[in-house]
Amino acid sequence: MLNILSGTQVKVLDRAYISSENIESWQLMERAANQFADWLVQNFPDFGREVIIFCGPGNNGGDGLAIARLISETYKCVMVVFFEESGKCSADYQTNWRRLPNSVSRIFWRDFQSETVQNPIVIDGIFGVGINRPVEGVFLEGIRIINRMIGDKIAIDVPSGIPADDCLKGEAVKADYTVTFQFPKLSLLFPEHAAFVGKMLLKDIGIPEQFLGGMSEGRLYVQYKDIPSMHRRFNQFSHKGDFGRVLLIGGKTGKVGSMVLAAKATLRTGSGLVFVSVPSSEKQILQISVPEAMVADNSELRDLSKYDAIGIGPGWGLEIDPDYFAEILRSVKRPVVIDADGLNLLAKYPRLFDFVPSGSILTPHLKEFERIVSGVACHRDRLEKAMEFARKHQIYIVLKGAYTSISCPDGSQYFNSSGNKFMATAGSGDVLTGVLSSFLGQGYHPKQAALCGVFHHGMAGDLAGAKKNRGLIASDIIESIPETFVQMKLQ
Ligand SMILES: NC(=O)C1=CN([C@@H]2O[C@H](COP(=O)(O)OP(=O)(O)OC[C@H]3O[C@@H](n4cnc5c(N)ncnc54)[C@H](O)[C@@H]3O)[C@@H](O)[C@H]2O)[C@H](O)CC1
Ligand SMILES: [K+]
Repeated sequence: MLNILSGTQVKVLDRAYISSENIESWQLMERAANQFADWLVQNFPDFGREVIIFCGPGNNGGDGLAIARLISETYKCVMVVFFEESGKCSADYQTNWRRLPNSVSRIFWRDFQSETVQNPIVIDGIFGVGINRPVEGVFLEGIRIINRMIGDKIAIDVPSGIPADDCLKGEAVKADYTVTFQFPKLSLLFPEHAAFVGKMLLKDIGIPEQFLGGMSEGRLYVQYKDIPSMHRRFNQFSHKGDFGRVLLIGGKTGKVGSMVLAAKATLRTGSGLVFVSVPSSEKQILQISVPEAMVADNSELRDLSKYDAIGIGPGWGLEIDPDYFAEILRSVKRPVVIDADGLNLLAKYPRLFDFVPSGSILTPHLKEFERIVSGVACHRDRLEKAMEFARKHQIYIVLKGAYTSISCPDGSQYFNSSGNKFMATAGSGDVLTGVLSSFLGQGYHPKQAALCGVFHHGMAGDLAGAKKNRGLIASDIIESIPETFVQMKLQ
């Protein structure tokens, strides 16, 4: 897993690494520029296109100059747009300015005429993680020029204007891609910044984690390679009891589809036995839609101890008696998954939180979360509040969206890297409830269930999205769940 750092931490880390390895800081910049240039050449192979690189006065601009040199023999026309005399810029900027070959044209920002270039590749190197105040003056003009241009826009490290660990106040470059170095920066993961960051790509510049020392704040970025080792393994003697008995509760009239989706997802994630509690009028629909599931009648709800995991809330309705909900929570005595109306009921009757078993996994989307904790200004606040909440109630908060965050009672906070925009579709959350309940039922620790569940759900969405694009529906995610296990070679 990768640590997620703040702007200040990145700079401290860079310095620690440079001094211990006895390298010059321009050499680290050269690695970053090489990574960027390689990615650019591979992904934008039309070398006849003009490349315009905007270079601010700091090391982000220095990266831009180094990139200009590295790609100058590949692309036919490379131009640098600068804002300050080189002598007023950072030392590594100056080094790279001197090393610019003659084939790279240089133009002062005020003289640059954006109308004269057709469909260029625009590279934003105005500011990186060193930004320390809202942008104004000439640099703001630069940001506006980039945003007015038509072409592919790629930000170096962070889109200029976005603070590395806080919410944007003011304007910033709207990039299609952000190629960030070594560690994801927290603010690149905020939903408010999606239109600025575009697609985020991570490039390793060879700084080992050990240089982080005590700087890690427990914010970690979860990638594909982190997941297989978190899984429980089963063998040929495993029987359906080992894979867990899961009960799902929800699905009022008109919303029983949510239980159908959750039940199918639970089964596809590997649960041995799935029981579903829905109103009597909906039982038949459920049995016909998911013959593998069993319908739990009220007598079966009296003894909840026989279930290995319980998922509550999708399509449940807000008319549920809070005392009934409290009774369920009180009698479960093991972590549960709570979603949708289960969360809305908690928001409506906050006293119910006292009964939520510790270790439970709550899966709000942004609106549901804001119903629970009011007064959220931006994602930074949300993340802090989710953390506080997870600690206070000893539960896991899975805050859904791009880079779903998982806030844990031990103070750690994880960010998921799988998933895509096509998953913002009806029923996608019900599928996640099923996946999480299934892993809990298979005996996973709630933290492992949450990390694996969120990753597999996103990965299934990626596999389905590759085929279905914007036509993706929640059932497609369910159908792709088995492929996630096959690809990870899990047994
Ligand atoms: N390991 C890495 O991540 C590496 C990153 N590199 C690149 O270096 C930048 C960070 O460079 P730095 O010089 O610290 O910051 P900036 O380029 O963002 O420059 C800021 C510069 O401008 C001043 N400033 C800050 N805010 C404003 C403002 N609103 N208006 C005007 N001026 C402002 C500030 O005082 C600085 O002097 C990082 O993002 C990477 O792109 C290296 O390549 C090495 C490896
Ligand atoms: K930038």
